[in-house]
Amino acid sequence: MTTSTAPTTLYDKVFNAHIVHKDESGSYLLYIDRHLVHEVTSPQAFEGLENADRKVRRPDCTLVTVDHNIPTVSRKSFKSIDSFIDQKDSKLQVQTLEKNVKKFDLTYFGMTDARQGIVHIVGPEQGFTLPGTTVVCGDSHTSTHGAFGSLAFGIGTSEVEHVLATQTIIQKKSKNMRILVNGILSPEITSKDLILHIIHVIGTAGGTGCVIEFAGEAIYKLSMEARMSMCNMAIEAGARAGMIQPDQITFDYIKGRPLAPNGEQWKKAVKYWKTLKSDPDAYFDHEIVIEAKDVIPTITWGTSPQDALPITASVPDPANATDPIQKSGMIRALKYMGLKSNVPFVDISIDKVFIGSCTNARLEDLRNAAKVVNGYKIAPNVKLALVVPGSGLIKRQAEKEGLDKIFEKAGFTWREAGCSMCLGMNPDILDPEERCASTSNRNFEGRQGALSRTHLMSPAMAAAAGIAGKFVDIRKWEYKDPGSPRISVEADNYDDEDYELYKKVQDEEKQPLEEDINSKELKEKNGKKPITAKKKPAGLEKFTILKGVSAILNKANVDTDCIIPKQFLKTIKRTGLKNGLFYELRFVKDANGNDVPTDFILNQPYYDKSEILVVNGDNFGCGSSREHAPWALKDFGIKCYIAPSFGDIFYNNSLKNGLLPIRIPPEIIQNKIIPVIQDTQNKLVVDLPNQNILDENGNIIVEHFDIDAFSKHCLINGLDEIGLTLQKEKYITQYEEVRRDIYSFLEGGSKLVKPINGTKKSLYGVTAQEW
Ligand SMILES: CC(C)[C@H](C(=O)O)[C@@H](O)C(=O)O
Ligand code: SF4
Repeated sequence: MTTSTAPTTLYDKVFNAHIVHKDESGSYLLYIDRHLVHEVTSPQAFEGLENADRKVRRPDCTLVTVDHNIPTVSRKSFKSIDSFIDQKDSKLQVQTLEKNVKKFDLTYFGMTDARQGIVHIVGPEQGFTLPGTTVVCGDSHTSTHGAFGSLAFGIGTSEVEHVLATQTIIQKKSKNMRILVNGILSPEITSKDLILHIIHVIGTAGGTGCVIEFAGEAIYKLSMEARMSMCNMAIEAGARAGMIQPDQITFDYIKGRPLAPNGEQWKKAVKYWKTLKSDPDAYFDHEIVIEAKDVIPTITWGTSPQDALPITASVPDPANATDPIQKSGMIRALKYMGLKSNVPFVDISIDKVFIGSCTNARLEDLRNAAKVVNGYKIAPNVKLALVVPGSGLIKRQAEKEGLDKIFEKAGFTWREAGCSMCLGMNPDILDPEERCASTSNRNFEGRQGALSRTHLMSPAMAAAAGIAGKFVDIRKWEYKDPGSPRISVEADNYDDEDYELYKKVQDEEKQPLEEDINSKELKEKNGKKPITAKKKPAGLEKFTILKGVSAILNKANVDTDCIIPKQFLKTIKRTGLKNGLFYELRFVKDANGNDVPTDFILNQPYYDKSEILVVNGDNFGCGSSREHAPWALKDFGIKCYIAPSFGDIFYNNSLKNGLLPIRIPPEIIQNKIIPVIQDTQNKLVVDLPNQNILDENGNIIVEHFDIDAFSKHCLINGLDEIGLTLQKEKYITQYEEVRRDIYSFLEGGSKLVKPINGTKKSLYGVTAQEW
């Protein structure tokens, strides 16, 4: 905790308040107040803890739920995870999570708990997410929580393990970027349109290395739900985090939530939270100004969130692109999306609708969508319109308001909470070449299923597309019922009936919950080896000088979904991912559904032994936080990658696995590195101690590349970061003592979770707009 009188930004304030220790190398150890955990990115982290005989340091700062893998069909007949989840690998991840929750004594909202939901919806809903806190989760959309003025960012699995063991994280200071949105948004324009517009303006690499503060009149007028949608997609702009200063709308949203402070602690908290704003003269490294009036309903046409345009536009023409990488990217995207240039967006018909995800599955989103479909019927060409609420509590409240009936009457399908078709780790996927109007956040190739075609948009626009069968300018929509759907003012979300149901299912589930993942039966069922405690942290191979076959990848914005698609994430191990690496680029299916290798560079003889990847395009490894991406590269044999820029989380994840990502300006890659290896099969030599790159004859190609001193030290010595941090135990304990006093309102955390009937305050009876 440091204090300074110089003008500081909101980000600097929250960052400074969490410094446990600063190294001579300039890297910081930050205290983490809130850690959210889900089933996909945690099994290997818990396994690491177990192997090293470590404990979860602060179970009270940890909250767990299950969201990515679970089916969204009705849970009325739910008996156990074992019988309910068909997909074996999904089942194993959920069961592994439940075993870990039990073993490490963590608070968990499982499938029988109405509070279960998408991790980024559950945290704020419960009041676990609070202003001024540091929030992390093994998930890139942790940026969502920045809507409360918290510093919230996604981490990889190694960092999940680090946080579980030490309640801290090693961080470098990011740059400050402010996006000022002047004026107010026009009617029918939502924060989803605004964030898509912003990403189009700054690009998916626009926020790289920065924490973005969203500011300005248009932002301060947004509800908390709308602010969360904005910050949620800050990661799609490449930023480490997105933040909005907390204000009365924030406080009103939090007040009365189950895990929020109350009484004297509430007053103390609000007093502190009111100080959380950038000082008038604070310095921002980058400043972008957006005029709210310029934003009109926006949708995406391509395979990156930056491929966004106003609904009034037409499909763009690659002939107009000047940059060759951009042009080839556009051609590939249009081919993949099955679109012809110059066709007006409003003439494009769709096959399916998805209203859901951590971006847009909150009550406000469902109300907006319901208002659009009210009184209409789904278009005959629309095969499925799925509505998946973000949490069980949202679902219940929506049902109390009759939204489910409005949707169902219109032919939409009403589901249980989860991530669902946002990435389709559960059975909710698109068939190949189906076109979807989706409220989610990523339109990457294969995101919603193999060869799926995703168009991102607001809930109202997606709902309207379902009715019209094609994209619609929502400003022209004729509402059959101009009034909002009925909004409940009931004070209680939990009633006795809910509690009885909850208890009954919990009792029935006791058996599987207590079943040990190492049990003979489960081993046989899943064909997996038991986890054996090695009692020793896994060390890394040392990285010094690497001379290796070097392959060139001419592609910008290679996202981690492309490096390893979702179907390979359903593992509880870090190894064996080689076959999934660049799966969609390396394989096509033959008539019998078998994988046939393409001529992708890493399939070619000689290059199939590559150890270095030279990426000729920005933003390699953007998107999801899946550490499976570096694991897959490592499994394939790649040890180092060179690119103009990297996705932030991917960059960190690589270092934690002993892999070296090197940032080199594009002109040097194109003019100095590529000529050495192209058509010659020359190897590159990467010398980490000297921080330079040579050809195989020892001639220097790049005199110097940057890497921070701490990461270099860890790579060269193959060090286990958790072990290093635990040597700083004294600083962590000191911080915790001071924190208990100054930020006493953070104590208790997830351990304040009560049985389901314990909360008497409605979570949804009051919304920000009504205050
Ligand atoms: C599974 C998880 C690692 C991933 C993420 O980090 O974002 C997922 O939530 C996604 O949206 O792709
Ligand atoms: S982006 Fe999609 S998959 Fe990822 S956490 Fe959000 S809802 Fe789940």
